[in-house]
Amino acid sequence: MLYRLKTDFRLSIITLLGISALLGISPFAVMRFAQGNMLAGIVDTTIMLAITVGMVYAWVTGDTDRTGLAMAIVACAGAVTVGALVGEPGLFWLYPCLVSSFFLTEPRYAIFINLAAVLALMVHGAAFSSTIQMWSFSATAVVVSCCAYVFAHRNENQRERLEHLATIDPLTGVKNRRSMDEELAMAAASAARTGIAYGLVLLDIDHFKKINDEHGHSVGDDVLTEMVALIEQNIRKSDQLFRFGGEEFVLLMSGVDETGLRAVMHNLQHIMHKFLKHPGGKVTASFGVALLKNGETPDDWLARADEALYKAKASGRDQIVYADDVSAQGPATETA
Ligand SMILES: Nc1nc2c(ncn2[C@@H]2O[C@H](COP(=O)(O)OP(=O)(O)OP(=O)(O)O)[C@@H](O)[C@H]2O)c(=O)[nH]1
Repeated sequence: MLYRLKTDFRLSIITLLGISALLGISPFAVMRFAQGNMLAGIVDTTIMLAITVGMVYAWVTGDTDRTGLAMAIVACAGAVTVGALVGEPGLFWLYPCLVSSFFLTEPRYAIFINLAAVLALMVHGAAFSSTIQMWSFSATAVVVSCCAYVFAHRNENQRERLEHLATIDPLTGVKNRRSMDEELAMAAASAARTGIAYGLVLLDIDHFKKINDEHGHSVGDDVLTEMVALIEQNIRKSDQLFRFGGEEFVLLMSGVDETGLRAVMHNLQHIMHKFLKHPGGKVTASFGVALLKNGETPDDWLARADEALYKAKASGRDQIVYADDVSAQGPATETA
């Protein structure tokens, strides 16, 4: 539970604002019933029920986009209704709702919801004691919305930047190991649910240390970026390449059978032989390949690919070795 709150920004906002709203509104709901203002009490209770349903729905389904949008609409519509029913004292509720809209949903929806809320109160008019008060309220509500928009927009940009930095390898531009762990877990879950076949390739450049030592680190860097570009040009859009570490990469392919996997690997090795070079000659790589087995964990799947890669290195490098499951027909090892 804590992990989800830490990793899912919108779910944490929905939960935090939801609980704050429940704590903030409930005394007023009780007070309104006690004062005999049944309608306002029912509106408060309905808002609290809607917020509770929204929070439960977001936790159960993980659909925080729709829940956030619905909660922003409910909160603003509720604040407008309370304002229209109880007049001036109810108007203040709109301010926190205008701010939270930007955290619950996308800015373009939040702007629309906020403007609609302010306009609805202005058109109704009865909540205000004078025209001046109406315009003052509307102007301050718009200013609050603008400030919240700027803050939420900057916050969103910085969050995206941090997310990018945390998941992308800066040298090659492909996703890093952290993203790979998530994608492998998602692939295993998707295979269990839909039966889609997934293939995994562990790729390691041969004698890369020698390239660095003899030609310099920047040449080594160029080899890494050129190899990534070459692979990305020759795989499907749905395939994903990750930097596992150093000169080791992982290629995750979906919807592949054994024949397809062999064809892709044969093509990749051929392309690398033809185009991947450094000042001292050809650059080769060793490959360990494994198809995901039924019910297999990502760790076991990766371990089988790693074992196959180890065999490829041990039997002379520049080879493709298929893990046990793929080797049912034909030779397990393809030598260049
Ligand atoms: N240029 C460059 N080198 C890197 C980078 N990351 C790791 N390396 C180097 O990659 C080399 C990996 O060397 P080893 O693990 O011995 O592997 P290898 O020389 O390819 O040997 P085999 O894998 O057994 O064929 C080390 O010298 C690392 O310093 C990087 O981002 N850029």
